[in-house]
Amino acid sequence: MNIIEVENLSFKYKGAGRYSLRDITLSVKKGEFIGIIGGSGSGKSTFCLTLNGIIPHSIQGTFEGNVIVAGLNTREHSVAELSTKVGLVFQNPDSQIFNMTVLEEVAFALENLGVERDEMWRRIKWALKLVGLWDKREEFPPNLSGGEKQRLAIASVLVMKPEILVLDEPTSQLDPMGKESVLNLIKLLNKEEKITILVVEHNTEFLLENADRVFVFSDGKIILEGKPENVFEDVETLMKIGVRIPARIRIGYELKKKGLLKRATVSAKELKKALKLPQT
Ligand SMILES: Nc1ncnc2c1ncn2[C@@H]1O[C@H](COP(=O)(O)OP(=O)(O)OP(=O)(O)O)[C@@H](O)[C@H]1O
Repeated sequence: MNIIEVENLSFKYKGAGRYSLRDITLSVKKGEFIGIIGGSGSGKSTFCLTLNGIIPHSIQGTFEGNVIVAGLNTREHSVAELSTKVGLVFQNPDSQIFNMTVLEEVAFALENLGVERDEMWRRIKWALKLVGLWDKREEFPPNLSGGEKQRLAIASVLVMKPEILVLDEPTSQLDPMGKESVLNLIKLLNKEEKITILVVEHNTEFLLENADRVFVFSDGKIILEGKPENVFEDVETLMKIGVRIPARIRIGYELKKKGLLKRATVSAKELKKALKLPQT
C-alpha cells in the first residue's frame, strides 16, 4: 500500500523567479525507509514542507499537482490534521523546544489534540522511553546535549502517533555521538515501530546501509531514484551535483575505472578481494 503519493508536484515561492520543485511524481510504500540527497538549494527542504501541508497552507506560492499522505490530499486538510499523520523534524532542535521540562515539552504537543488523560500519559511515556529520555523527564531542555535535544524534538512529534516521519537534516548540527544516537533512533523507529521514514541526510554511508530507496534531488527535480546500491553506482552524476560519495564506493569507483571491478558498489568483502587484502 502506498502511504505517500505525489503527482506532478511543482512549487514556486511567492515572489521567486523560478520553481523550487518541478514536476515531481513519486510514491512511498507503508514502512519504507527513504533517504533524500542532493546538492544545496536542490529543493529537499521545500519537498519536506509539502508533506504535512505547511506548503501550500502556511507558505505562499504557486502550488501545482497533488500530495496525498495516508489517503489525505494535503490541499484539502489542515496542517494540524496532517500533523497527526506526518511528523516533521528540522535540523535545529533549539527552534522546536519551548517548555520548562522535557515532560512538558512532549505533553505540549498533545494539549490541543483533545487526547484523553490516560492515553496522553501512555503516549508520553512510550515516546520518552523510546527516545531514551524518560529518566531525564524533569530536566530543563536547554541543559540537554544536542543529540538529546534532537531526540526530544522527535519525541514531541511521536506522541501524535504519526505513520510517517520526515526528518530534514536531523543530525547536521550534532556532534558525532549525538549524530549516532539520532541515526540509531531513526533505524529503531522504522524497524521496530514500523514508521515510514523520509530523511534528508548527508551521511550517505548511513543511507547506503539502511535506506530501502534513495531519492536524488537536483534543481527541483528527482534525477535518480532507486535502491541505494543502484543510485550510488552513478558516482559521476552524484559528484557533479555535490553529493558526498560513501568511502567504500569511492574506492570501488577507482577500482572500476582501472577495470578491476565491474561495479563501484560492491561489498567490503569483494573490495578486499579486488585489492588483494586478507579477508578478516
Ligand atoms: N522562503 C523562500 N522564498 C523563496 N525562495 C526560497 C525559499 N526557501 C527556499 N527557496 C529557494 O528554493 C530553492 C530550494 O531550496 P531548498 O531549501 O528547498 O533546498 P535544499 O535542497 O533543502 O537546500 P539545502 O541543502 O541548502 O538546505 C532554492 O533555490 C532556494 O533559494
